[in-house]
This record gives sequence, C-alpha cells and structure tokens, in this order.
Amino acid sequence: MTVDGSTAGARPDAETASRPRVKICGLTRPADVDAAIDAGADAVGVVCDVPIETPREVTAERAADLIDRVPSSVTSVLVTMVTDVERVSRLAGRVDPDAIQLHGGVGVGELASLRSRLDALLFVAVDAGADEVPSHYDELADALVIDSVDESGAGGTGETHDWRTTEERAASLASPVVLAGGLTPSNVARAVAVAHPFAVDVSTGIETAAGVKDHDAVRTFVERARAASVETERP
Ligand SMILES: O=C(O)c1ccccc1NCC(=O)[C@H](O)[C@H](O)COP(=O)(O)O
Repeated sequence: MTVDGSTAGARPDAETASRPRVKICGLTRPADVDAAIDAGADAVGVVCDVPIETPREVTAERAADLIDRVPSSVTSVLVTMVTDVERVSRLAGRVDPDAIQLHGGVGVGELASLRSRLDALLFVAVDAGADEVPSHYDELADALVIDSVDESGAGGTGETHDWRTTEERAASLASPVVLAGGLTPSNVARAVAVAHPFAVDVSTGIETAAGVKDHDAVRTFVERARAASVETERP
C-alpha cells in the first residue's frame, strides 16, 4: 500500500486508482499473514512494543519473522506505541518493515527525526474523536490512520466512529486517510461510501478470537472493500 495511489511495484490503472486500499492488521500467526496476502490485501500489520495489554502484541523477533513472509507487492507495517527515536530506529532495524504506524501521540521533533532517519513510510494514528489533527502530523506523515482509539491512544478497539465526521476531516487534510475502527465485512462497503478513505484498516472485525483471524472473513472483507469504489460513491 504505497501512498501515491499505486500498489508497491505496480502502476495504478483506472480501477486500482479508485478503489480503497486494504490493510489487515494485528496479525500474530504466519498462516494469518499468508491468508491476508492470498486474499489480496495491500498492506498487513503486526503490533509490537506497546505499553498496553493486548493479545495482538508480538515480540520483535516474531514481528520480523511475520514481516519476512510479506512479498514486495504488499506493504508490511509495524504498529507500535513507542515514539522514542532511538528505540523506534532499533525496532525498525530489527523488524525491517516498509512502514511504521505510530499510536499514542508523537511530537513534531520526534516525527521529523524519524522521517529523516528511517527508510520507511510513517503512518500516524489520529483519534477520531479529537477536535483537530495536529498540523505536524499532516505535514510529516505519509498517511493518517483515523481510528477509534482508547484513552492511551491504542487501536484495535473494535469500535466504529462517525464516518461522516471523518470524511469532513479528511477533506481538509493533505495526507491520505486510512479509515480504521470497528470495520467488518458487513459494514466496510458502507464505511467506504460515507468516508471515501484512501484505505481501510481492520483487525478485530475479522477475528474468531483475539489475535486469531478468520480466513473466510479476511477474504470477504478484502473482496467487499475492493468492490467499494471511492470515486463512484462520492456525492
Ligand atoms: O491491535 C491492537 O491491540 C493495538 C494496540 C496498540 C496500538 C494499535 C493496535 N492496533 C492497531 C490496529 O490493529 C489497526 O490499526 C486498527 O486500530 C484496527 O482497529 P479494529 O479493526 O477496530 O480492531
């Protein structure tokens, strides 16, 4: 899931330019990574180094193994709540993802530093309920993940938010917007129709148990998200 409108390594045609990209997140098992890739996901995410209790957190070693399975045509994303520049750089060095998704807030100095030091895309999570998006996020991030986060800024809540508000917010942002929070195979087409995101991101809504993906749900989610056109649904 590059952020210039193409899938990594491929030129976008008219069809791929108008469809939302799909990120499958919170992967903890090799079979689930393979299932997401086989289903046609544009990006896959693993959660590592977060200060909250979550069954989706994996060690850096496991994160590296999972990301090692991801072909170059799919964007691998390391999701973390660490923002200390040295620590993120070390983690990125061990795991070697295409992109890093930061949750929990990140200052302008840290974000600028990460931007200049890391050879990875930077996605920053934004609280869907916050009044405004910090301007440095829009200036320095490669994409903004508008998510239903908890009080610590963590994602993976399984909660939806007001997609209409997200759509209005996205219109004022220069960065591509990734819609996350409570998406499921049943609601993703409607979410795309309302919010017109660049990409959709799902974890909880395709699980049989926390951290375990339902492969049928993964396939259905990707199919329905891909079938939903951002351009043709725009009013
Ligand atoms: O999944 C977690 O437990 C998690 C913990 C801390 C930071 C981020 C986390 N997950 C991020 C994601 O899985 C996605 O970006 C998104 O939040 C998925 O939301 P949902 O579909 O509601 O689970």
